[in-house]
Order: sequence, then structure tokens, then C-alpha cells
Amino acid sequence: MSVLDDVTEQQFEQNFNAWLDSLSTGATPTPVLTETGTVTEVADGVAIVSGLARALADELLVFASGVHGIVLDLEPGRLGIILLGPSEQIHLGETVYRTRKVVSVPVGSALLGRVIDAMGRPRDTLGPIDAIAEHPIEAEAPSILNRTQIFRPLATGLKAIDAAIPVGLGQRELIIGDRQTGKTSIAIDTMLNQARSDVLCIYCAVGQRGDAVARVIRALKDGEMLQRCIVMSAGDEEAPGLSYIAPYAAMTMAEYFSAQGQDVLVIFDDMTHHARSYRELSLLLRRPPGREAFPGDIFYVHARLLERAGQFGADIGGGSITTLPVVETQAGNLSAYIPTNLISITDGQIYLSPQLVRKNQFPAVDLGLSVSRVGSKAQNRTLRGVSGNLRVTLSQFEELEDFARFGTRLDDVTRARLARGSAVRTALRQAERDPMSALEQLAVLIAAMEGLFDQFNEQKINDAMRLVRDAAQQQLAVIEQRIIDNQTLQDDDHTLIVNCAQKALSIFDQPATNTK
Ligand SMILES: Nc1ncnc2c1ncn2[C@@H]1O[C@H](COP(=O)(O)OP(=O)(O)OP(=O)(O)O)[C@@H](O)[C@H]1O
Repeated sequence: MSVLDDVTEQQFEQNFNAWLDSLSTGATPTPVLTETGTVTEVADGVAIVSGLARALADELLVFASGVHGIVLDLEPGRLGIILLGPSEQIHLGETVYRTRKVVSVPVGSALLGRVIDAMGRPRDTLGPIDAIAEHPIEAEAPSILNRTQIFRPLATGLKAIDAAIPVGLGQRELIIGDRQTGKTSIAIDTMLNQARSDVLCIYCAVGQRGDAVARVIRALKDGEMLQRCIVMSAGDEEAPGLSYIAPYAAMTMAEYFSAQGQDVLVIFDDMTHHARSYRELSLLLRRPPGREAFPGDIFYVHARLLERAGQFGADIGGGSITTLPVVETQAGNLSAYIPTNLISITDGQIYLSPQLVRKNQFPAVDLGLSVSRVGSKAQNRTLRGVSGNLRVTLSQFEELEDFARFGTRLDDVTRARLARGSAVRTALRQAERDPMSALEQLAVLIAAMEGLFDQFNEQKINDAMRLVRDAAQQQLAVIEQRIIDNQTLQDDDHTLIVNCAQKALSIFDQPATNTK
């Protein structure tokens, strides 16, 4: 029995908070009965502390210098701590205090439109955040009984994804590809497209450079979506501990909204940096390294995060959390450790191919290697009619394209198929920051698959797509209603779309007017 056992939780909390305040205000410190430890080692991002025999795993500790840390390793007489602030501020022999709390972050609507760090502190110039409450960053994933099937689509606004590898609300879909293949652009466009829906977005940047995060913020501001987004940034210049906790903190913020029945999209950009931060911390804490020097629990670190996403039942709010984790590959190696882990945790992947990037085919989605395991059930029925055809047309085209490369003489049918495939592939191109509505996507894809673009070159297909999009918006209110009602496309609807596109493209048949 120790004297500490006589202090109730409440007494401790009151005293401790008063003491913490006195550190910043300079007021006479209130005496507090607490347990203290001493720093015995400190390295970049971690510290070893002795003496806090009662500290618990994941407990938040405060160093005398004001830096916070989380208990990661519990060993007799030695605690391995992840630092959430600069390690240069900590010196050997410094006193460390228990808080009896786990790391918590602010939650609530006040965070929308804000740029914050991994602890929920403002990083913009809009002043303090008036949060509703603080919730712990670690939470148990909802049980199977509290989940329902994924049944509603999450529109990304990108033809190549919505038509061929659709994502559902509550799904975990990986965006995977080499450097500079357009992973972040897909994430940004998906967030921008939520201007057409009620989905809230959280962009969690892990280990990104400041200018990359600024680019995302600017795009959201320009697209008038920032007010419905939270941008969290744990930069590569900050403590690796902050990069490690950022995705959990973002998930906690998303859980608050989903418990209120809202749909939330969370983007983790990117998980490779997250895994690297955790590896760095684990190696510094001398945990045994495993494959590629990652610690043995790296799979669990990612699985326990992504398990918290899903479509939830009415008893826990009925909201959903959709996640798009981003992971970087090297030389297209999908079988590296972290990519394979994440592929097996998620419900599908959008693979971005460097070969398509070289052909300037953006978004560079490789339809052969991409898959959506649950999204097709949630796909809008109107668009579903096109998607099967699209994949078949493209895969036949790619086969023929390889064959045609040998310079063999081709018959007319094969040549026509090549022209169709090439037009359809070009029609899948889409500029950045230009997400399309389901109606526009439908009209463009049907026009391409009906051969209306076959005779055009690349530039003309771009112009043709613009004309078809505009015409669809103005003239196809009936089809728009079909999409809203989630009805299958009938033959008459199909004819209506083709006629509308043909009429819009007839402008190319008219002789140029003589302007003297
Ligand atoms: N749809 C698009 N149309 C034209 N260019 C695009 C498109 N999408 C992306 N790009 C260009 O590709 C480049 C890489 O894009 P982005 O930064 O999104 O890739 P990334 O894979 O996230 O890169 P990193 O590996 O650095 O994180 C950028 O220059 C961007 O402008």
C-alpha cells in the first residue's frame, strides 16, 4: 500500500491540471502528490524513462520541459517513450510525470475548415478551436453486429474509378502507385467531388512536405470544400511520434461525426511514411526488427486503424467512415512488405501505373490490377450497365494493341476495334480538379463506347467530351432522375443519350463559316 493509493482519480486530476497551468502562467505551483520518473536516455523522437513503475501502456506522460510523450514499451524499471515534441528540449535526468490519461484530441464541428496538427492544435491563423469534447485517439473497432453492408456509392467524380472500380461509403480502398503517379490528385479530386454530396472529409497528411499540404489546402479552398474538410498535417520536420499518432487522431475525429449519423471520408496520405515513422521509433527503442526492419506488430498497427472504418448500423449512429489510404510503391513492386499488408487489410486497391503516366494517361488507373471488392454492390445501377462493357472493351483493346505492335497486317474489323479501344481509353482521361457528375460520366462513356469518338484524334476527343458533358447537363434531366432513383438504364434511355451526344457532336460536321 502506497501513499499514492489514497489519492482519488478526481483529486489527482484537479491537482495535476492546476499544476500544469502553473507551469505556463508562472503562478505559485499547487502541491501535487504524483509519481515521477527520470529520463535516462534520449534520442531523436524517443526517450527511455526509469522509475514510473505504475505507468500504463499508451499513457500520456509530461516531461518537466513541457514535452509530451506516450508509453510504448513497458519493461521492468524501463519505459520506452515516443515523444510528441522536439527531443532537443529534453535532457538527461529530467523529471517525467504521469497523467493517468491516454492521448486525446478535440472533436466536433468546430474543427471543420481548420488546419490542425496531430494533437488537434490549430496550425492556421483562425485562432483557438472551440471543440465539443476530447476523445482518446485509440478506440475499439465497432463489432460485426454494429455494422451493415456497404450499400451506397461514394462518387469520386473520376470516370475511370466510378465506372470501373466503384467505391462504396464505408469501404477501405487503397490508392497505390509509385512516386508522382497522381495518388494525391485522386484524393483531392475525390474530396472536391463531395461538394455534390453531404460527405465530410478529413485529409491526414503524414510525413508530407509543407508545400504539398499547402497545395491540397489551396485546391480545397478553390473548390469551396475547405469548410467541410479537416486538414491534419504531421510534417516530416516534426517529431516522428506525431506522424505515428496522426492517423489514429484523424480516425477519432471521423468517429465523432459518424456517431452523429454523418458520412465521413478519411484520406491517409501516406501510409508508407506512417510505417517508416513507426519503424524509426521502434528501432530507436531497440525493438527486434523483422522483415525490411519493420517491427513485428506493423500489420496490427495498420489493421487496428483501418478496422475502425465501415458502414455502421443505426444503433451506433448509422453513419459511415470511408478510408482511402495512400501507399507508395518502389518500381511498381506491389509485393513489398507494407503494400501487401495494406492490400490484404483493405477492400480493394486503385493501382496507378507509371507506364500510363509516361503515356500522359491521367488518372493513371490500371484497370487490370485495380479491384474494388465491395464497391460494385454499392454502385449506382445506372452506371453499372456501362462498367462491365467498359472493362471488356479495354482489356480486348490492350490485348490487340500488344499484338498489333508486331506490325502484322490487320483486317478491317481488328482496325476498327483498335480505334474504338483507343478512343475509349482517351475518353477515360480527366484533368485534375475537374470531377464529373454521374450524368456527365455516363454520357461521355456511352458516347465513346458507341463509337462516336472513333474518328477523332486526342485533342478532338477532349473537345468532344466537353460538348457531350454540356449537352447532357442541359438536355438529359430524365437520365439525371434515373441516377437519383438508382434505376437501371433502359434501351430508350440509352438511345436518348446517344442521340443527345450525336447532336452535340454534329458541330464537327458543319463546314467552317467563312469569316471575311
Ligand atoms: N489528372 C491529371 N491530369 C494531369 N496531370 C496530373 C493529373 N493527376 C496528377 N497529375 C500530375 O502528376 C504529378 C504527380 O501528381 P501527385 O502529386 O498527385 O502524385 P503523387 O503520386 O501523390 O506524388 P508523390 O509521390 O510525390 O506523393 C503532378 O505534377 C500532377 O500535376
